[in-house]
Amino acid sequence: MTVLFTDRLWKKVRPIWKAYVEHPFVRGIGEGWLEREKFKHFMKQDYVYLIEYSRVFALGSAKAHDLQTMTTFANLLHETLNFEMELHRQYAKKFNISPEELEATEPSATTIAYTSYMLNVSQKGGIENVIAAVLTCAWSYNYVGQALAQWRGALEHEFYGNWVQTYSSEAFTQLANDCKDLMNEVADGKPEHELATLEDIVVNTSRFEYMFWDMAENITMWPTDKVEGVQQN
Ligand SMILES: Cc1ncc(CO)c(N)n1
Repeated sequence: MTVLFTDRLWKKVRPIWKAYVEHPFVRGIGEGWLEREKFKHFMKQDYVYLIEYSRVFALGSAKAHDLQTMTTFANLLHETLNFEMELHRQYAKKFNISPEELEATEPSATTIAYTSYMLNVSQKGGIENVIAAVLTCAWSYNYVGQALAQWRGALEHEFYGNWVQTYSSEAFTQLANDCKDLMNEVADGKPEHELATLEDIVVNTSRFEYMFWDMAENITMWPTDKVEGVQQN
């Protein structure tokens, strides 16, 4: 029996992804005690993250070799802009942040680093790089959402319940599965050195996801913000 490429990737990233669910920020969502200020920073940063992430899906459509792949990427783009980002717009409303203000969020160092990395590997490579760049995002959020959905009261929490519901939903699971299917399809028959390159992209994006949880937990923008005399935005 042939081993799926995503099974190989899972073995590699499992320790990093398990650390997400143990991260204080994620545990705070799942157990419902996370400080709202931390979540507010996260939602604003995640919104501008998702704008750049959407561009990566658009690149996927542009680089696709067949109409089916082109359509899958167009659908992922549509769902991100209209379904996932609607969650952020709803939370922003609760924080009294307008959609315009949300969109105008200054990206943090981690947000810039992560989105620039995804856009760079996607632009310099073929469709396989685009798929590897987005795989961790969709798959790991679905993994975290499904893990938290098992926690007592997480889905029903009056504030964080919507977040857990969204990422554990059937609709989001479908998006994650679409990305996994694309990855397995494109990896099929590729030589080991090319698979190793794709694996590196998935490991690096997994590391960036951890940094993103950390950035949210610590409400950070730039490390220089704590340097005396340096002007903040
Ligand atoms: C940082 C980050 N990674 C992945 C997702 C899932 O789309 C998200 N919303 N934010």
